[in-house]
Amino acid sequence: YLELSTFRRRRVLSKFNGPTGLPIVGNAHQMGKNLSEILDQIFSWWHEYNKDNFCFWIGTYSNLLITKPKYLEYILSSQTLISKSDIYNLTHPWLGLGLLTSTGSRWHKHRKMITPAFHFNILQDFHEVMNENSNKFVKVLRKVAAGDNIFDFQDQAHYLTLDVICDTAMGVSINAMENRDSSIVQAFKDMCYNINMRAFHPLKRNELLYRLAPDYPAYCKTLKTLQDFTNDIIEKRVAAHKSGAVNSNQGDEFSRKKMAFLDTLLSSTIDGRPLTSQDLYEETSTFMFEGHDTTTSGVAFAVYLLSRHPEEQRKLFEEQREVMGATGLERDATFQEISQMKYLDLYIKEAQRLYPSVPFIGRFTEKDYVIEGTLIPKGTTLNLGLVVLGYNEEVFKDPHKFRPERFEEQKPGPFEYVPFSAGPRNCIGQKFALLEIKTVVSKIIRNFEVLPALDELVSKDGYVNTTLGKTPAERKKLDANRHKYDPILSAVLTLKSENGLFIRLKERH
Ligand code: HEM
Repeated sequence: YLELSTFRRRRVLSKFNGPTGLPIVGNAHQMGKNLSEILDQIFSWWHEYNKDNFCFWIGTYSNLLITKPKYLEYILSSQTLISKSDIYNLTHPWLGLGLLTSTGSRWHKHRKMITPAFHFNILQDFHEVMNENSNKFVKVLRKVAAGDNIFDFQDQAHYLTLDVICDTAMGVSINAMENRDSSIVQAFKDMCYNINMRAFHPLKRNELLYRLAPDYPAYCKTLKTLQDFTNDIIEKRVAAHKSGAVNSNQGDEFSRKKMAFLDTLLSSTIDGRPLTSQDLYEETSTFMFEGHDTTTSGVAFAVYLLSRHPEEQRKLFEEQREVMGATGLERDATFQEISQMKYLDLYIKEAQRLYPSVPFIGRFTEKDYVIEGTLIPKGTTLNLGLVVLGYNEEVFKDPHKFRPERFEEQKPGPFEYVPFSAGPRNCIGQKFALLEIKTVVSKIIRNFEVLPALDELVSKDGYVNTTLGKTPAERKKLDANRHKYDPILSAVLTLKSENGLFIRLKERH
């Protein structure tokens, strides 16, 4: 039955390159034992199939790995091919049908309603929150880095971005950087881990089977903690809006002048009606999920690259002196100053090319599509390989060389480099994310010299020490010389280093 139910898709998709699979399981057994092996396997197939799109099967799920910019252009520009792949279902119990996962007219209406929440004026308010938290972060880093200590920067960055996102989303501070063990901080961490872990687990991925898993009760508890926390704040804020306490300068927790994302939602309407409490819950939770796991990855890899590439770090520091003035290095950078940091902008672009925070985007074909003259049957999962794009040497010459300047010399085409996606479903938080990453990186370089875990790990030739983009033979060579502080990468919804990103910091003054 399983074979018959996939007969048409098998026939139509057979024109694509791809590994030969077994009946029923397809290529599942070739994918690798863990998340990092899966990523390696994707790159191995990409090389094997001449860097073209290719097809693989996980059981009855047909998957196309899309790497050709022309295909990306069609998919990302389409107004109808906007349904997400089933991997996003893992976020449903927490996020419901928020902007990330909804489709059709619901998505269109919500996108239109939420767009003003990222307006320039609101971003300026958010920037204040980013600055406040970056200052706290510097203090935390001073402590953990004291005595030339080697520490996991990725772990530290997680708490910083959590503080920024809770404050900007709901106008409350959970002080994650100081209260790491609080139940809500732990719940955020556990939930993000759970979603990534289940994505490639053969049994736990299934909603019904997962109910039988030993960790299911703990998952339910985490989910409830997050739901109660968010709903409680929404309730209080709704009441504060009704009583006029918001922005009233009464000195309580709701009277600050800064607008939170939730405030924008509370003053918005859909079809002339205010949002329901479910809408408020789903969009606020989506903002918090999308806005913190992604930026953790963005900040963490950007700083990790600083530690391995001192020449680029030197140029960044020079720029900080130019923009902020030699005496202004300790104050907060303004919104305008951040936008004047051109080298920082190139640097972040290059960091996102090599380590894109969102490595893959998933779409699902609800009907047949013809892309570039090729029929793609209904029921196919399209995995858009954003992480693969950065290693395409036709677009990025010498792709493993870390060279921010490349973005100044030759701009990639609009669908050749899309870390924030493109088209109607692109990242609505792109400006927010770049502002946060730049604010944090600018603050860190002005306060510290970022050093690798061990001096010998500095890149001597400007090349990045990564397995991404490598052929199996190149990877094998790299693995043989792997240092315990070299990152082991995994990619589900966001890109992470499984073994952390270890660095040291030296105070500049
Ligand atoms: C480095 C940081 C970030 C990167 C690389 C990134 C990248 C992306 C990408 C590639 C998508 C498309 C996903 C898809 O089509 O499935 C997306 C969507 C989205 N992002 Fe981001 N993102 C980042 C940060 C943020 C932040 C800070 C927020 C909110 C504050 C945010 C909110 C969203 C939302 C709500 C969507 C769904 C948009 C829609 O479907 O209409 N993102 N992001």
